[in-house]
Amino acid sequence: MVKRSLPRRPSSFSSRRAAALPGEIETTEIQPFPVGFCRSTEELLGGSDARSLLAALDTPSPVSVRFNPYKVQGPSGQRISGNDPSVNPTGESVVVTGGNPIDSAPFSQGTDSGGTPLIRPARLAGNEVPWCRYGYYLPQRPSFTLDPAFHAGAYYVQEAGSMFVERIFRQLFEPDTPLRILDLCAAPGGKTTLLSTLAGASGLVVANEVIRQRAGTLVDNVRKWGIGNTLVTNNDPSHFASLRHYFDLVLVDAPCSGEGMFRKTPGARTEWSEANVKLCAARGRRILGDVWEALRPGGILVYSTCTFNVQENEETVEWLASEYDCEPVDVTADPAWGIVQGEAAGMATFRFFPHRVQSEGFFAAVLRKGDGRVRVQVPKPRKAIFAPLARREGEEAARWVGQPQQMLFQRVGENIHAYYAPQFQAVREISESLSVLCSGVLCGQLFGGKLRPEHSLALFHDVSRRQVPVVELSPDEAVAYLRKADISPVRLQEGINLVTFDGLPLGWIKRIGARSNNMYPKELRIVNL
Ligand SMILES: C[S@@+](CC[C@H](N)C(=O)[O-])C[C@H]1O[C@@H](n2cnc3c(N)ncnc32)[C@H](O)[C@@H]1O
Repeated sequence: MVKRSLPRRPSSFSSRRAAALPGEIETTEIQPFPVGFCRSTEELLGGSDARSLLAALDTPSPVSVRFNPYKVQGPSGQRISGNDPSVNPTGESVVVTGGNPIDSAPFSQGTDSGGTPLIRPARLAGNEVPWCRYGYYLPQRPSFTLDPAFHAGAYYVQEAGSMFVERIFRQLFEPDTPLRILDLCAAPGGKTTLLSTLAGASGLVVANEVIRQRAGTLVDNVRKWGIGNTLVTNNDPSHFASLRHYFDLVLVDAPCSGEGMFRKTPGARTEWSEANVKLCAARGRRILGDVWEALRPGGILVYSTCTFNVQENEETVEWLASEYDCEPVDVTADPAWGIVQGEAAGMATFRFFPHRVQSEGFFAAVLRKGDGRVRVQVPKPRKAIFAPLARREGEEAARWVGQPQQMLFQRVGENIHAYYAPQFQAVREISESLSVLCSGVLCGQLFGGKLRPEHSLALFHDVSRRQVPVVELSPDEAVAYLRKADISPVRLQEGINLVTFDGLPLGWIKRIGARSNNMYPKELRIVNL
């Protein structure tokens, strides 16, 4: 029998009264909420708590960011981008391995020369997201587009509840465990970039997105984040059955009815319907069923949504536990955080209600797959994708990376990629059976024995700063560079230069005599200011 512990409907609330609920709620703010949603919220929380939730959904969303500890360090604001000589004047590489490169890095908002608020690595003390070492609330929403650090992958703008994935991860895995992680519904990449941070150089994150266009955004965000341990795939969840018992951790952040989005995107309210909740619940189950075989026995499954209703949340977990061999795991939240910790079929659940927690709304369940016999199955390779480099080619590629000794350089078609050695075999196996859009660090192409670097290499946290001149841009120059405007060649040296802002690499620029060629990718340029 399944067991569930949830905030129950108060006994004074009868189904006869449920039909009259919308009329009973007197504040004008809640009028736009769908009737069925009001009813299920009342059933879930009871009268006054439901009203508090609806009232909270009519207030502005909190704004939070999660910084990239591979690129930003605090509290002094210094960075540890691998071999940055300004940080590390001895010239020795700073070793950035798996686990937690930096323990804390508060941000503050400064201003650029035009007075526009920017996020900067300095102090936002007192604004920490309590369950995520790298998360901070901002006092207001700045123009992220105008902050070059945002484009450099220094931070990701992420809803605070979603950062709870870090809490789950830290309670279940030791730092530097070589994990294979699958983020099945990954675009635009919020949780992927967090998992990539946590997995470090010893782990591998496979970030999958079934919708091709959304997968493109995921690729952009993964490259910008620049840790180099992530592979982006564009597959249907059912395709992962070919990787039997392969992953140590699977995250299913399911497409849902998005009740948590009612706050930020009021249009989501008009799209909501009971029929859609049912459809989303059925789809969530299908996705979970499709991917179950890919999780290794003893491995961890995290199922999450940004919706409140029980059909898509607890009932889906109950369904999973009734169909498959699931075991509870010991994960907790600090009661002071206001997160509602419950259980569904004995599995730990966490719900973030916006009237109790600074969050838009989030649900997560965590469980372990029963420890049966592990039979890892790797499908027969369809085609050979990787080719080793000749010695000279390898040396040329290696000089662009701060710590090449921990990486393997491979040719994929015309391109040179770099991979952390511990997970290269897994990269190979996955690449030979799924549709891979990007993997490792795309370094560039060789012409006459010389590497022409790709943009993603500039954003790799461990790009070498010794191979080409590094030119620091002013705030206005940096924004001009990101708009792909012409940059004065005066401070550039002949050939390729790496341009930085506040020490963070933004991309490449080439000086050819009296002119410069802005190499920022056209498709990424800032178009609206
Ligand atoms: C909640 S969003 C994921 C958000 C993402 N995990 C993040 O943190 O940024 C759900 C994703 O599932 C994808 N999706 C939609 N239908 C799907 C399906 N049938 N199977 C798998 N994924 C699907 C959507 O395109 C969307 O990108």
